[in-house]
Amino acid sequence: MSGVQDPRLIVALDFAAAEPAEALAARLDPAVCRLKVGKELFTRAGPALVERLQGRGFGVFLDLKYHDIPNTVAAACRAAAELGVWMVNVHALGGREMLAAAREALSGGDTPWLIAVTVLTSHDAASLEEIGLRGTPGEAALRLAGLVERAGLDGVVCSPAEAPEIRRQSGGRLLRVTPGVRPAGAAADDQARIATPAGAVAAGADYLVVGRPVTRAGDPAAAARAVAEEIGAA
Ligand SMILES: O=c1ccn([C@@H]2O[C@H](COP(=O)(O)O)[C@@H](O)[C@H]2O)c(=O)[nH]1
Repeated sequence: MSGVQDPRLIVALDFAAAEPAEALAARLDPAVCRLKVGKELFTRAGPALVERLQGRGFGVFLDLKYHDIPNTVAAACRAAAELGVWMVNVHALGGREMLAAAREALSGGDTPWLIAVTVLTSHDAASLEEIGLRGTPGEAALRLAGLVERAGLDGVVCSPAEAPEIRRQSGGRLLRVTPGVRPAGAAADDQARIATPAGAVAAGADYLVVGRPVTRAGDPAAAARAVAEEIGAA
C-alpha cells in the first residue's frame, strides 16, 4: 500500500476524554494513519495526551485552528512546536499579519508543518453568505489559499472540491489537507462539501482527515484500513 512511509490518512480523534481516544489509538497502526487532536479532546486531555499518542509512534496533527491577534497566535504556534507535533494549523481568516506571525514563529529547524484553514467544510453557499464572505465557497477558499501562500505557509485545509484549483493556483506548492471525506454511502453528518476517499485523492488531496466514519464504525481499525486501502488504490 502506498503511504506506509508517509500515511495520508489522518484519523480525527473527536472524543470527550482521553480513555476512548487512547483505546482507539491502541487499535490503529502508525504506519497506516496519523491522528488528529482537535478542540474537544485537547481541551479535556491536554498536552499530556498528545505526548502519549506520539509515544505510540503516531504523527499528531494538532487541529486547534488558531485565530487571534498575531502575537497570541505566534506564541501558540511556538507552544505547539515545543510539543513536537507533526502538523499545526491556524485560520486563514485571521489575515495576512496573523499568518505571517505564525510563519515567523515556526521558521527554521525542526518545526511542524504549518497550514491554514480556508473555508470550513461545513459551510455551503448560504452559510457563507450569512457571514458575509464574498463569493462561492470555492472562490473564497481559492482567495484565502492565495493569502496563505503569500504568507509562506506549507499548506491549506480545504474541501476536496477545491483541491484541484488550489493545486493549480499554487503550482503544487501548498499541501492540500481535506476533511469532508466520506466513504461511499456514509452519512455526511454536518459536512456540506464532501467526497469519497478515492475522490479526494483524485482531486489532489495530499492528506485526508476522516473522523466519524472511522471512530463510530463497529470495527474502527478495519474502517481505517479500508480508507487507507482506498487511498492506496486511488
Ligand atoms: O474545514 C474543516 C476543518 C476541520 N475539520 C475537522 O475535521 C474532522 C472531520 O471529522 P468528520 O467526523 O470526518 O466529519 C473534525 O475533527 C473537524 O473538526 C473539518 O471537518 N472541516
